[in-house]
Amino acid sequence: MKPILECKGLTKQYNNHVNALTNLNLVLERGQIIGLLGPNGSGKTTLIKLINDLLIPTEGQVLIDGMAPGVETKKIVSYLPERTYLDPSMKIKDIISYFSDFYENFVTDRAYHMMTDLEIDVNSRMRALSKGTKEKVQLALVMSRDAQLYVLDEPIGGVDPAARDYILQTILTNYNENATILISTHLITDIENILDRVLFLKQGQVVLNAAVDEIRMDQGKSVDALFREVFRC
Ligand SMILES: Nc1ncnc2c1ncn2[C@@H]1O[C@H](COP(=O)(O)OP(=O)(O)OP(=O)(O)O)[C@@H](O)[C@H]1O
Repeated sequence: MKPILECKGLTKQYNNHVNALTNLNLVLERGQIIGLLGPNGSGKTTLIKLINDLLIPTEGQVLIDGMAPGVETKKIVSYLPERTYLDPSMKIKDIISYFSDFYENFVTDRAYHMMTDLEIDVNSRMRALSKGTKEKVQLALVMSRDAQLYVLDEPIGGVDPAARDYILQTILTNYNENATILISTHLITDIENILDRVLFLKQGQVVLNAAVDEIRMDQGKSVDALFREVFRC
């Protein structure tokens, strides 16, 4: 089986000649939850946009299940962007039916189940929801697809700390174990218990790609402690 994600010599330079990613090489295997971690401006969102065909590499390649990002990869990648993109005038139940028409692998029952668990009224319109609740709705929709790769850009930034564990649990219980989840976040302490592996990005390059257990056993530290050490200002 091909790796779910492969980046080969991936470089992205924006028009202002900023090199957001430089010759990045990476292979991600299936069945893992991976934290994409790095300081502001390290290239996390750029990488995520390249995976989702929202940017074109300046050099190198992204391969998802062996394919370049495009129509076919969008069928197997479920993407949570950093900003709300849902129509504010729509009711949640209408968005659910829109998603179920649009994505073959959307599991409508799962979406309703998650909204109930999260105590979200499906008759509400998006614009009437708080920022954190909007995030919960979007995440529930993204996790309601039977995808092979989930790419979540800052999924819990706006969610209150009490609800974060619940949301993370929701992620864990709603995905197929052969799938891979790539999560970009600054909330390392909140998320590190669910991660199998972490990638540290620094100035557009991967400076660490390690299993969380290895970090704990070999270095005797939490991921958060290691991050603070590596990226101390
Ligand atoms: N549209 C753009 N045009 C020009 N430069 C950009 C653009 N988007 C990002 N950059 C630059 O690319 C670099 C990487 O940015 P990116 O948004 O990928 O980082 P990030 O790790 O996601 O940051 P943060 O944690 O702050 O969200 C930064 O130097 C940023 O200023």
